[in-house]
Amino acid sequence: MSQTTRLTDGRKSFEVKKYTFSTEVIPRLSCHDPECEERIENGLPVVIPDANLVASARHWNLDYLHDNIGDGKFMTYFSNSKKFKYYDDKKCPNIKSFKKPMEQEELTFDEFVKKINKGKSKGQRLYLQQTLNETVGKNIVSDFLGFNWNWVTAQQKKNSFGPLTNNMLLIGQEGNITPVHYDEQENFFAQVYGYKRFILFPPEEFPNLYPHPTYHPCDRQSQVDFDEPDFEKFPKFRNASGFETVVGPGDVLYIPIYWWHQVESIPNEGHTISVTFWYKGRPTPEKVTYPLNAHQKVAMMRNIEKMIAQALNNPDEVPEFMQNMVLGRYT
Ligand SMILES: CCC[C@@H](CC(=O)O)C(=O)C(=O)O
Ligand SMILES: [Zn+2]
Repeated sequence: MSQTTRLTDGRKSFEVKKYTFSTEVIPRLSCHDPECEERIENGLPVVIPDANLVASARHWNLDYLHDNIGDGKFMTYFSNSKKFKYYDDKKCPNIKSFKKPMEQEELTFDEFVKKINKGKSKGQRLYLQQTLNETVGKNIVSDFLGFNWNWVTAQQKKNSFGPLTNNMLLIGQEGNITPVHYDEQENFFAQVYGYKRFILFPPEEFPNLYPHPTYHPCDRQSQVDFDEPDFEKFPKFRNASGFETVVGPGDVLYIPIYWWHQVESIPNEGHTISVTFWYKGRPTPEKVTYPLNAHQKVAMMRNIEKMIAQALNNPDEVPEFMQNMVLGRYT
C-alpha cells in the first residue's frame, strides 16, 4: 500500500492513504460554541458532533432500511474501480469521446442489497444515491420527521441560505470514493452509520484543481486523479493545500458552497450511510463589495464559459477560442 497517514474522528483513529498535497485538520466544534456559528456564517467548514441532526436515524442500518424503506426505486451507481466520478448525462453529447466513468440503474432496496453481495464476487462496487421521497415506509417517514429540523432550519435562516433543495440518502461500500468536486449549494452533511474521510479545498484552490469545462459531462469535477496526478498537464496541483477530517455516526460536516471535496468511505470499516441537507446559496448581495471573493470569481468564470460555449454554438470550438484569447496575451 502507498504511504499512509493517521486521521481521527475524535473517537477512533484511522490509517488512510497519504496524497501528494498537505492538509490541515477541519475544526470539530460543539453546536453551542460561538466559534462554530462564526465558521458557518463565514462560509468555513466545521465538524459538529452534537447537533443531533439525524439522531432519530441512529438505528438505521441495512437490515432496518431493507425492512422499512418501502418498495420504491433507488438510483444506484456501479463502478469497476473505487471511484464514483459523477457525470451529467445531459452533457454527454457535448464531448463525443466521453466514456462514462460508471453505470447507473434504479433498483429496489432489496435488489440493491442482493447486488452488493453479488458485486463483491465480481469486483464491482455499488453506491446508492437517492433523494428521500414519499415512497419510503412510515417508520422512515417518522425517523425523517424526527431529524433536528429546529437546528438546521435555524442555521438556514440565520445564514440567509436559500431553500432546502433535497435530502439525499447515500449508502456506500467501504473504500468507495467520490472524487474531488465542488457543488453550487450549501450542504450540512449528516453521517448516520460508518466512517467517511473528507478532504476539502477552498474555492481559492480552483487554479490548482483544474475542473472540466462547464459544458463537459464532468462539470464541477476536477480533472486531477489524486492517485496518479499528471503534474505535466496540471502543474499547479503541486501547490494544492487543503483540509481534512473523518466523520463518524452523529457527526455533521458543514460543506460551504463552492468548496471542493473528495469523500472516501474508509477502507475496511464497513459500509456507510449518510444524509445530505442541500440548500440554495445566499442571495447575491444588493451592494457588491470589492475585491470580489473566490467563489464570486468561480461563478463569473462559469458564466463566461457558458456564454462563450453558447455563442459559438459548438463545444469543439471553445478550446481554440479560449486559447486565442489568453495564450501569449494573459500568460
Ligand atoms: C452525491 C453526493 C455524494 C457526496 C460525497 C459522498 O458522500 O460520497 C457529496 O459530494 C456531497 O454530499 O456533496
Ligand atoms: Zn458534493
